[in-house]
Amino acid sequence: MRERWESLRGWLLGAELRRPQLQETSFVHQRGGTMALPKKKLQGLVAATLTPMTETGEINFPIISQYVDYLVNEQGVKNVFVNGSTGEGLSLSVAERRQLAEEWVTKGKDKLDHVIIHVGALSLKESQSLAQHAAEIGADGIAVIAPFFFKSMNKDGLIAFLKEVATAAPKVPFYYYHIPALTGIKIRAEELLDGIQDQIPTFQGLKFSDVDLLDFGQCVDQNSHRQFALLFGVDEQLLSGLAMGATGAIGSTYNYLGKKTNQMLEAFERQDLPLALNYQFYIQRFMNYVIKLGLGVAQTKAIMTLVSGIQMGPPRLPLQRASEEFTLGAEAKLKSLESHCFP
Ligand SMILES: CC(=O)N[C@H](C=O)[C@@H](O)[C@H](O)[C@H](O)CO
Ligand SMILES: CC(=O)C(=O)O
Repeated sequence: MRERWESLRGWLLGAELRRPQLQETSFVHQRGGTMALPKKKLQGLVAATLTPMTETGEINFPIISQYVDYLVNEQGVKNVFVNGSTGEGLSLSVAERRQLAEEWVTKGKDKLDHVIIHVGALSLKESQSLAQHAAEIGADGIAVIAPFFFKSMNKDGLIAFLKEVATAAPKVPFYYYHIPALTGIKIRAEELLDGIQDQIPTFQGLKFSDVDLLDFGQCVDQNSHRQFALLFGVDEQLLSGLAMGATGAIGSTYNYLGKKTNQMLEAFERQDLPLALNYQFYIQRFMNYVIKLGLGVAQTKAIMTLVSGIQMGPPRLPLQRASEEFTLGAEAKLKSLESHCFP
């Protein structure tokens, strides 16, 4: 008994624990030569783009070019995630989704590093046709959300669905978009990832939008050789995601807090944790304020319009535009944070 405890204690004290190689992200993973190499690593921040709309509710396509320049030049964000939740992807028609994907790929050419297109839909056929289209226009990746109507789906069903979509774009890196609070699908990411590349050879990563750091940590731990992009998706808690080994982040706030968040990433990379935490707290002060007022896509559009000066317009029904009270409150909060000018 005593001996067992001694050896257990030896293990717990961790003499044998290896240091995970946090910075050595490698996306180069080929199996059977079926996979085209991603042209470059996906790392750092990815903005989940908003879909600008006119007052009459049509997509405002001419804005995209200005939007690309703003992200790159003002926010230092060179990756985008198009047609996701923030982009109201599930509220757009398939034709609109295609046209918008094309616009981002075209306008982002030579400016953006990665244009990832979310192609998830409830209909497998629609999802496949969007995946195929993303491949044709030269998107850098596709992402898929769980088809959330049948909430009792099991893991095998979900993986089979994802696999069929991935097969429609056999040379395009594939990302699973885990967002249980919106989909209601609680299948743990860690379980889904286990052996997934045997099923989906193009699998390249996960967008993890959940606060369950045990699940996220186990995704990282399972992939300690780091061939996958493990992208954290709860912006106001990103620092904890980084501590747990996130290789990057996708989120709505990187549209307008990209620069601040990049400063946090740099501090973290220099191992200046107190400074990184200060940046996180700065971001949290704003997020906490707007979350309490009620933060959704409509409100994110209002904030982005405010900060960037680019008109994002109203959301599409069933969402309703942000109230004036929200917008004024957000503006006042931003101003007060700026004038206290930390950091
Ligand atoms: C529910 C939702 O939209 N989550 C986004 C990403 O997945 C985040 O970027 C949040 O918008 C952000 O963290 C603010 O809460
Ligand atoms: C955050 C994100 O990835 C989305 O809104 O789709």
